[in-house]
Amino acid sequence: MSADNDTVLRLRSTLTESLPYCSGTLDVHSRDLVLYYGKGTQTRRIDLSVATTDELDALEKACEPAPFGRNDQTIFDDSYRKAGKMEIDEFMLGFDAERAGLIEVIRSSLFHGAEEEKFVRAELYKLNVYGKDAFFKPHTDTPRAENMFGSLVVVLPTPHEGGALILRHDQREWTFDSGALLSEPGATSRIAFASFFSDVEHEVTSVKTGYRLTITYNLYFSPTRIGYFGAPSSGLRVLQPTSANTPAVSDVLAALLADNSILSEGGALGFGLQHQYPLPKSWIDGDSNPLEALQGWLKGGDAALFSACKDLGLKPQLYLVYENDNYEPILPILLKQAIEVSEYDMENDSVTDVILRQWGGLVMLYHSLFSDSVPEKVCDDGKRRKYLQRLEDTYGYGYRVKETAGLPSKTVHMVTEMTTFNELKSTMVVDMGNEAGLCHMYKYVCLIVDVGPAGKRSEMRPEN
Ligand SMILES: O=C(O)CCC(=O)C(=O)O
Ligand SMILES: [Fe+2]
Repeated sequence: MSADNDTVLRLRSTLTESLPYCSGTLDVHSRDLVLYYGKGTQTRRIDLSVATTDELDALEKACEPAPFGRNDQTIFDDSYRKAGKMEIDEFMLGFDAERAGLIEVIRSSLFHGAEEEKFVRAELYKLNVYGKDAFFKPHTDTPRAENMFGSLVVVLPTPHEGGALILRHDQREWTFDSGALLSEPGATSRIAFASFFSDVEHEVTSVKTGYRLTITYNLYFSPTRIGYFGAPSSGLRVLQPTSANTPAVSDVLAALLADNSILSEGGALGFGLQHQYPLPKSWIDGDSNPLEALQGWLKGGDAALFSACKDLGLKPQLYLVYENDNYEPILPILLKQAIEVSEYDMENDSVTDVILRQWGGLVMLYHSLFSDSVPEKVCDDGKRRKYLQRLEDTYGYGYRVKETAGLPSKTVHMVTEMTTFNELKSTMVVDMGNEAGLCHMYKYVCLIVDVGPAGKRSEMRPEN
């Protein structure tokens, strides 16, 4: 099969792209937009969803000039930063990024793989008012502690033009135009947010009209989980990273399927998941199937891919890929459900048989979508490379070894390889006389979608 490498690469990079920031909008409750502020006994109240110019003028006047940090110094220089600031003991806003589930969204958007296991704590830092002609020149935020890794800016829904946040990293540049996002119809109870790593340079362009009102948070790694607020169930739109954007993934996947040179006869496309999911390591027969629940909480590019497949009339299916590295041959086996493997089966080397015959497993005949070698980008971690190498060494490309003859199998054309991120390792202790030996059973999660022949992609073929 000759694949159009460009389309495949584009899909891979759209799915795996990780950006140093994330942004989006979130619909919030109207009471979250009520702001109280003041010093001493002088307190004022503004409903930010309907704030008048007079009210915002008064708020701006109650602020102090915002400084910025240069090395160890705090500097006031309105050729570098022109904005008002209020300390956290001078205001109280209904909205709280942690309680709203926004921190969870940011955590899972910014971190991938093993990093996703980190806990994140957000500390409210300042309220800032950017009135007409206010701006903040390019800078990076001063880390306030060793474990501080980034910042979060929440822009409240007061109309403004200009005041875009420009982010720069690795010679790339992105614009987060809160004024445009918040002026969309029906956006009065909406906040816009952008979160970025501390090494991302950023600036706020000059505000042309209106008021750009923000609260900022410092983000820290935390050794423990303090409370837990899951991602919001509705009203969230993650605009970046692109991989969290279903339309972008749909476009590239549609382009791939429109390419008649790719799987012209139809077949199965396979994708290793990009994120980590804490599936249980073992199951008791009769427990509900965790793969079904997983469909509902896929993250980022994985969620986008699942939805994109459905949007294109396809039926994506999550599979566990079982591998037992203790016995030869190491055959990857696909299963639509989690299963329980007994110690007896592991010990007796019959595990492959049991999975295939008792549980309806299919030997995964694994092809890369490229006929030539696996591109660098897909092999960017050592363990993954080892995994691929092992399959290749054992079977060669698109192996169809004699061991698989007569076994139920499925040929899968991998678009993104399986990663260590989606690997689950079960360790079973097997008694061998006095010695306890360890048996390893690896499980990966992958998404497989059967596609019809060129021109009729959503017409599924029966399983091969
Ligand atoms: O308001 C923004 O978008 C960014 C503000 C900022 O860079 C800062 O407070 O350090
Ligand atoms: Fe900043």
